[in-house]
Amino acid sequence: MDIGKQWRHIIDSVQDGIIIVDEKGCFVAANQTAQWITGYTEEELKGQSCRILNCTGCKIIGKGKGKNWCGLFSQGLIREKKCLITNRQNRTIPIIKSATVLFDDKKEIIGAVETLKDISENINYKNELASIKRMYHIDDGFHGIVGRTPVMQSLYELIESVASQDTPVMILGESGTGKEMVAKALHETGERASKPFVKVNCAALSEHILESELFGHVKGAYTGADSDRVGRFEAAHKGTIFLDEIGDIPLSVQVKLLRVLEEKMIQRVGANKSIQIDVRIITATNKNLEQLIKDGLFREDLFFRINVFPLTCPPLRHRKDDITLIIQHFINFHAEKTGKNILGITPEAMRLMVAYPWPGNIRELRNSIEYAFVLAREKSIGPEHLPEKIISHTSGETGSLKYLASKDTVFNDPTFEDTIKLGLSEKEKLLDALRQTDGNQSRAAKILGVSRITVWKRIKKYGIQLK
Ligand SMILES: Nc1ncnc2c1ncn2[C@@H]1O[C@H](COP(=O)(O)OP(=O)(O)OP(=O)(O)O)[C@@H](O)[C@H]1O
Repeated sequence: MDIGKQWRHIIDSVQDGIIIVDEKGCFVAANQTAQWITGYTEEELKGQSCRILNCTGCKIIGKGKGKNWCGLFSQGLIREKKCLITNRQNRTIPIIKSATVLFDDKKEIIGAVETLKDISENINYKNELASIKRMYHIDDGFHGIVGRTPVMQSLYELIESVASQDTPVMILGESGTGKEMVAKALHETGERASKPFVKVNCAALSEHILESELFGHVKGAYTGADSDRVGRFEAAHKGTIFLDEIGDIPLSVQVKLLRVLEEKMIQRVGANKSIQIDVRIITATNKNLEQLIKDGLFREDLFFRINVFPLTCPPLRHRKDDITLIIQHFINFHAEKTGKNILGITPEAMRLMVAYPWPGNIRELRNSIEYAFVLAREKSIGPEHLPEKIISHTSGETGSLKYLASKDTVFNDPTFEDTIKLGLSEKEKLLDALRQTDGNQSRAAKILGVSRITVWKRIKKYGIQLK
């Protein structure tokens, strides 16, 4: 066989895309798979600059040839780099790229060979897997959001439904309920996942700074503007902009924002040229915007423009059944971060945590676990390691201890069971359950997740006298 004549068939049969460019970055050849991935035929590609693929992994210098053309030519090699290209149909394709520079006999650069692996299937697979895991309760998080209560399940479903559309979403909820996490989940689940996610905290910036932060400015637009600056809208092009604390933007900026949303064009401060932008807008607030509209502080037309699809993050006190899961999540997180061998929390500390109303929501809970990690020396977090406000909230309140006993779901949670196991011996657990149920063996069995017969046997085994 004359292998020399077979090379074309060989490279066309390879499952990865193969592209050859010359020393000026112009296409010379593309195998069958590369043509599928890019959407261009080899004839269309030949002679064209590789810029048309808009590859995010390329550092194009664009001045001449070889090292002056592209970073690859000075690097010599790129190994399995995750990047994005834009195909002929203007779709963004995630790929893994490797590239090697080609030299002639005199060691002069004559071009490069690149291999492209389309990984969009893997990304879809990842999303599907996450969805299946959630369906079967295998996973404890949705894009890092922990919670399994029905109210959270419906929130995940709504996120999934609206993520793939460009509908403006407004996320409502108290501080610390996870609004930013929801915004990120929306971005990550949608089509723009591979493009930028840009957050702007509207409350943290003064009127002028906010305007130039959002829309950018040109040199000389005002004192101190000594160079052109790209605004966050431009930075988020093709991706998502997340405007946090939207209720805090001044009326003057609201007018401009409304125009941008309607015209999909921005104008840098001080410029007379408009720039087209394509961004998805997500907003969040913990304020009552309807009240702000009544008070003349928020424009009604802007409200209707951004509040097309509202999503609400429930406060933690409305989903107490998630507390055990979230506590365990942060214990795992801090154990890994600090290297401390803390594995759980004692039932008494857990009761205090469940009884506390969490005005600062999950952020406050996360901080309390971090606080406990500083003090705890043993395997479990006890009441003595918790912040004073959590202990003093429940002191004298016997009812709060009963709360947990009345919530079967908490006890059915395997995480909570593990926590109890870590903190107490079998006898102590039994005594604890009997105390909570005033000696009722059936209810104690339910709390412990065992049969009534087992409770009865353990009472005998430990010689417990029931009054
Ligand atoms: N469901 C959740 N699962 C895990 N962690 C969470 C969850 N919700 C919030 N958190 C944690 O709480 C912190 C605060 O969340 P986030 O910033 O998303 O809240 P927010 O509602 O945007 O708050 P704010 O209104 O104050 O900006 C996060 O850093 C994260 O650690």
